[in-house]
Amino acid sequence: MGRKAEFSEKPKKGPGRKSKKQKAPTFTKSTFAPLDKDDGKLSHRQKQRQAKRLQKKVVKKPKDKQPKQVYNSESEDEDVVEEEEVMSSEEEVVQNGKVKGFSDDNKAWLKPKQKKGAEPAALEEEDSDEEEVESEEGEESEDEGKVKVGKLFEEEDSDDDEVPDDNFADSDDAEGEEESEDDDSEAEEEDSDDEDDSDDEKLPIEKANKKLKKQEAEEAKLAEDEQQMSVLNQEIFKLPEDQEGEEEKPITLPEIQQRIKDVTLVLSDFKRYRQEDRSRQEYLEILKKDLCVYYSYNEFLMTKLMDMFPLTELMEYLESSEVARPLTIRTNTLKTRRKELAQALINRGVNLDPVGKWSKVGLVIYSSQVPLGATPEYLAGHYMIQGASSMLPVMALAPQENERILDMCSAPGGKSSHIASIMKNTGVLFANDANRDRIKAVTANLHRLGINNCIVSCEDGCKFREVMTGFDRVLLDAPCTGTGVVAKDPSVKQSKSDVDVQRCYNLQRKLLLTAIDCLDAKSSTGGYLVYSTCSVLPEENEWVIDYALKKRNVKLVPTGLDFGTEGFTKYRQFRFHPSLNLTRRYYPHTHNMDGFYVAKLKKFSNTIPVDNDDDLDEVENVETTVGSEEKVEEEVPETEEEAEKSRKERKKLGKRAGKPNLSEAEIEAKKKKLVDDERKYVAKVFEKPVKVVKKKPVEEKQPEKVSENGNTKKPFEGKKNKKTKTNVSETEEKKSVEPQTNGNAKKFEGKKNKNKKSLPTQKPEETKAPVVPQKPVVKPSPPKPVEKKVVTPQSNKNVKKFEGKNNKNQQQKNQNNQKSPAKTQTPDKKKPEAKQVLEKKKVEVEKLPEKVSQKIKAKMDVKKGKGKKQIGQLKQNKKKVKG
Ligand SMILES: C[S@@+](CC[C@H](N)C(=O)[O-])C[C@H]1O[C@@H](n2cnc3c(N)ncnc32)[C@H](O)[C@@H]1O
Repeated sequence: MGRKAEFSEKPKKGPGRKSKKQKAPTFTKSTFAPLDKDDGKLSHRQKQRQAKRLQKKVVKKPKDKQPKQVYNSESEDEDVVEEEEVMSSEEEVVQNGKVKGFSDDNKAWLKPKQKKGAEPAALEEEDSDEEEVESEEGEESEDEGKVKVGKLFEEEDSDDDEVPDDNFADSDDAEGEEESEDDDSEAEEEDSDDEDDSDDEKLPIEKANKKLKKQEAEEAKLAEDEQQMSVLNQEIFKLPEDQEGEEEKPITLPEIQQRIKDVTLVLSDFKRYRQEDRSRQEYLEILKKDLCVYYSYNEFLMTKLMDMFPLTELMEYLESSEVARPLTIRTNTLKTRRKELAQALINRGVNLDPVGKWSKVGLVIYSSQVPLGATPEYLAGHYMIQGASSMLPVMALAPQENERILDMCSAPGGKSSHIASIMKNTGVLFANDANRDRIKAVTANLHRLGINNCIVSCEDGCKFREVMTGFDRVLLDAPCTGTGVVAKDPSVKQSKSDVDVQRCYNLQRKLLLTAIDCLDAKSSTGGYLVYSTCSVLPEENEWVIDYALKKRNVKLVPTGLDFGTEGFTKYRQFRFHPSLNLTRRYYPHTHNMDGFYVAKLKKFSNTIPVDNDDDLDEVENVETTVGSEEKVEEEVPETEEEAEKSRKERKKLGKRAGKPNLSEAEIEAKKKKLVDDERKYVAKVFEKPVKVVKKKPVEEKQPEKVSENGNTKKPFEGKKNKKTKTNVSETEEKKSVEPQTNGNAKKFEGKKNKNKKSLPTQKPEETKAPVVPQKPVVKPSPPKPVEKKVVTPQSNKNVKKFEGKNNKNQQQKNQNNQKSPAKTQTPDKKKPEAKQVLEKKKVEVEKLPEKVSQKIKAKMDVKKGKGKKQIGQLKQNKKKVKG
């Protein structure tokens, strides 16, 4: 078979290179017999093509009649003509009617079919190796020959430039049609050939690649269909039976994953897949549990997320929250330009890109050979390491040069420095934060970035209106639960609870009202406020804004950010103001950013609505009532423990901080009242210390004992009024300050230190009654351990935030104590009794062998909270007794 078969019989064919190289083989009639059958099965598409070719042939008839002229040319038609020539000797075969359904006009078109062995020559004229292979294949079998013919047919067609490349659209049709495998392959080949009608220039490997891709696409489609079929045919998922009393079977992670898929499927078409006796709620419950286990969330947070997102989106959100967001940096335009910075970093082996069209200063870092927090560029302040989402609030704020702007919660200064750089170091920026430790980072960053229009302060934001108002713009990047940044801090998934959310939105509301009050509605350039959080919970976002809309003369305006999802106007049973759709939400799964929320408000009047008398005492009440109206479940603590916890939280929050005022007159009145209160308080607090210190200076050294028993120190530590300083003698000041110089005590520099001076005053009052005879035991009482004890809890962030409120409560308590000394004496009477018992025990213990007694005493002292020094004293006493 093939060209070798009847090589000698064949007359020389045309002058084309192909024919020179190798001659077309001769085919017997039998070789074509099967082909004819196939022709009868031509697909619709093939028929269409044939029809087109037929038309063209008709047009080209004159050419056919003068083949010789064409023969001599090197035109594109050469091959076609060549084929015609090849076929001329075998015309019988074709004309014997084996190719059905074609007129004589199609002869020329049909010729290629017979050019089985010629195919390789036609196609691969320059590739002699391939020619050989093809020819060998041609010899193998008749069947293969069939295929070859088919291929040739296709390839010839495609080579024929007269055939328009109409196959792009056809390729899909071909898939849809029921064709034999051969037909399919033909179609593929045709498609690929036609797609590259320019194809002649393509390498065979490229062609093969195209074919492969098509095959893959088809396989993928088949697989998909198969999957769908199997889904339809599969057993309907059944919820596990309630097995009361029985232990739950352990379930593996892959099983959970599978169950998540199954339940999701059921919920996607509940009517169809549900079990008759099971409710949607039951499915949701089991899904929630599985998701909690699979993604390591607590049920509280998972419930919130399930409330927020539709099921499919929820899965996307959870998945993308598992992946850390790309590291981004912001160019400090005060010192360099993004292009220059990028170049400098690239030179250091950093692989980066612009963060997106929306920012002119952001760069996303894919990889780096150097630590980005220590490059010379970083140290020189050319950039700030900052999440992409952190740039959004400042962009929304749109600071202007020469404005007066407040960043109410600024630490560690990412957004502050961004604002300052947009202001080009003009105007004044106030960077405030309540956390004294974090504020250091603000100062450091501002220095590094070369910012010199900024005043850094450390005040409770809720009270900032008492510090300063009249700002052109305010940024409130509020403290929050951080539910949007679980990829950064996965502990959030487990640690956040209802109470945390409540605490956050209470604080956020207070801060927001204060921030609005700090704004000047009459500002010629601004009067704008931007509120942002890195939480995705509506309670901390839309709900807070909605509250402010009701309480102040503000309205929502567009953020100016051209991407982001609209804020919620509906969420569960809540209905927020419709303008909340102007706010923007950002999610990891949609924006490849941390979860974030941005709202922009415009203050349109400086007056505060009268009916909104939100003395912040009431703010909490309002919250509770609002919450109880709309959100009963979440406000009511479920267990006793929770109730206790929330009570404690509320205590921490205090009730008196940051009172907003109703009118200017009232502002004045309330300020006066506050000042008066403080004065009264100051006077009362410092009356006694002075007296007592003079009378019983020795007993000042007994604070430890007092604090151990009654913790009476605490109230005084909270008092921070600077005026106290003047009332205390220098010696006392030293005594009280010294112990604070260690560790945490540093945090209480300033106001608190001054207050410490008042400590001795109350100590004597309480130590007046010590009946315990063993004075030496009590005498040395070093203040350090006591100070530590008291200081540690105050170093806690939350406590710090609410120092002010606590102070006031404490002040009142102190006042009450002072007014009714009987109250304070009552516990004192009991305390000595207890001490007596202890001392008796100590004496008994002393009688024991020395080693044992020492140990026991040490333990007893530890229990009492005394330091090691006391053990030493005990030993001394013992020696004395022995002596
Ligand atoms: C989300 S962070 C601010 C991040 C900052 N805007 C930035 O871009 O770098 C929230 C900040 O609010 C501060 N904060 C918490 N309670 C506050 C209060 N009552 N007054 C002022 N700041 C407070 C926290 O110390 C924390 O630094």
